Amino acid sequence: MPIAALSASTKDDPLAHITAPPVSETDADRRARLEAEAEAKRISDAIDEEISAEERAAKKGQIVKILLLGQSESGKSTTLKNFQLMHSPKAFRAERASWRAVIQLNVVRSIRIILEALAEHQAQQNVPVHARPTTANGSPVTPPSDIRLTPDHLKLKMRLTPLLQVEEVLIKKLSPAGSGETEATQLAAAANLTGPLGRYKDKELAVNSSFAWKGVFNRLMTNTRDSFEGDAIDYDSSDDPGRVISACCEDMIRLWTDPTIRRLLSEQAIRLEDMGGFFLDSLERVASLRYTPSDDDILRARLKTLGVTEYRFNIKEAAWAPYFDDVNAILFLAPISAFDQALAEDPAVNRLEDSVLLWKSIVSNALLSKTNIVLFLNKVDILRQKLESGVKFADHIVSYGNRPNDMESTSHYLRRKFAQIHKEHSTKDRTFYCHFTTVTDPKATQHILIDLQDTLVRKNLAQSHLVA
Ligand SMILES: Nc1nc2c(ncn2[C@@H]2O[C@H](COP(=O)(O)OP(=O)(O)OP(=O)(O)O)[C@@H](O)[C@H]2O)c(=O)[nH]1
Ligand SMILES: [Mg+2]
Repeated sequence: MPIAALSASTKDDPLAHITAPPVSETDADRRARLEAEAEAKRISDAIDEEISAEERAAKKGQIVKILLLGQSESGKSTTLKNFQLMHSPKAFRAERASWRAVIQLNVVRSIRIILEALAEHQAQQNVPVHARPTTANGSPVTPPSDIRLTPDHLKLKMRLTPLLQVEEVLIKKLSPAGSGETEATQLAAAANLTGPLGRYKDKELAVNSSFAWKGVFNRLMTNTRDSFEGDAIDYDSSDDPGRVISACCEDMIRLWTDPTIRRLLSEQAIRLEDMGGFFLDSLERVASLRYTPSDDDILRARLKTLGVTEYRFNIKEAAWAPYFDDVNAILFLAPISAFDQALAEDPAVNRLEDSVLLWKSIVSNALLSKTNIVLFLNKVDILRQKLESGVKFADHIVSYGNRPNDMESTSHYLRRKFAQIHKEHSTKDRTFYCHFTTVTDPKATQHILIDLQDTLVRKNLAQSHLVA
């Protein structure tokens, strides 16, 4: 804020003497104060923007309440981010500092998974041949790995260990400590490199959907010296996790691009590039000291939400009726790339099958019989990559039979499957709305969301005419 403007307003303002800067203010104090004021204004502008967008919509009678449903990691939060990016981009961008920390946590988590895979490999190698588990005919249960780690690999592993402390710092920063919400927040366990792989795979930091974690996080970011676009990233703070991360940048790149490590990961069936919050291909940018997340980065960031959707199996209970009372539409997300994966909470259940069953329970629910349901067959990009890299759809979805293992055929099959359930299990006649989506692609997603909103607004108007 220019100083001239500030002193001009001070003159006519009867309260000015209360808010006026202290006479003894030093240059540094003044700079800090002005930055704090500018920061406060930017945040307040962002809030105003959000409120006025809602007011405009309310005036036009265009508020449509949409409830997002789908299994964990289906893309609900990412879809919500797309809505926010469309309607209140300033508010979206005002949260970059928080998302930067989430992305850093995502990076560290990916590295931890690799380090654990290394440790697992070492542990296996250390088991003497005669002590290895065998089948009834005496052959080993898993053939011994021919991958040999070099001293360089082990040095790399040692040098990356400080990242595990960074993870703890980030988790602490992102957790609403003392908020009374901690019980709803699952903390990742303290790092333990010698543990078997899989111990941490299903543990993620999670935030409650009704809790403003970003607000808490931003308040934690004290001593702001550097800021941009309404955000507050303190790059120069000695406890900025970005420091250790950037110091480890080269080693992380070396680890991720090492052919032996890649082979080891594939031997253990770990496909980091298909997981949420994958940034290892952009380390040079993301792990740099002055890293600022782009819109795309924010859409790719992964932070688990605890909230309404967690209660999906109780949806039939009448107690849930109020939730749906004023909901104009349900947006159901099914991550169709998950055809070869199992649920984290139950490894015996195929994730695609789980989505299909959940879809069936939603469309057949009597409470929702009059609600419009829109289906997003999501993560099309990952599905394409998987099919192209040779993963066979029919190996996991037996009923697919010997149809071609390509996008056209699999997507057609899936769409028909979901449509059929919709038709057979809807208690009332209703339209089947279905889109193939990659909700991490903001441009493509916004087209679909605009189209969706138009449809729903039109539909609601039509319904209110009928009622009137
Ligand atoms: N490549 C790709 N990644 C996606 C897509 N949709 C979502 N993701 C990523 O998948 C991860 C999970 O998405 P979320 O939006 O957090 O999933 P969610 O449904 O909110 O999950 P919970 O909060 O656990 O219920 C995030 O890292 C997203 O960026 C997609 O279409 N393509
Ligand atoms: Mg979520």
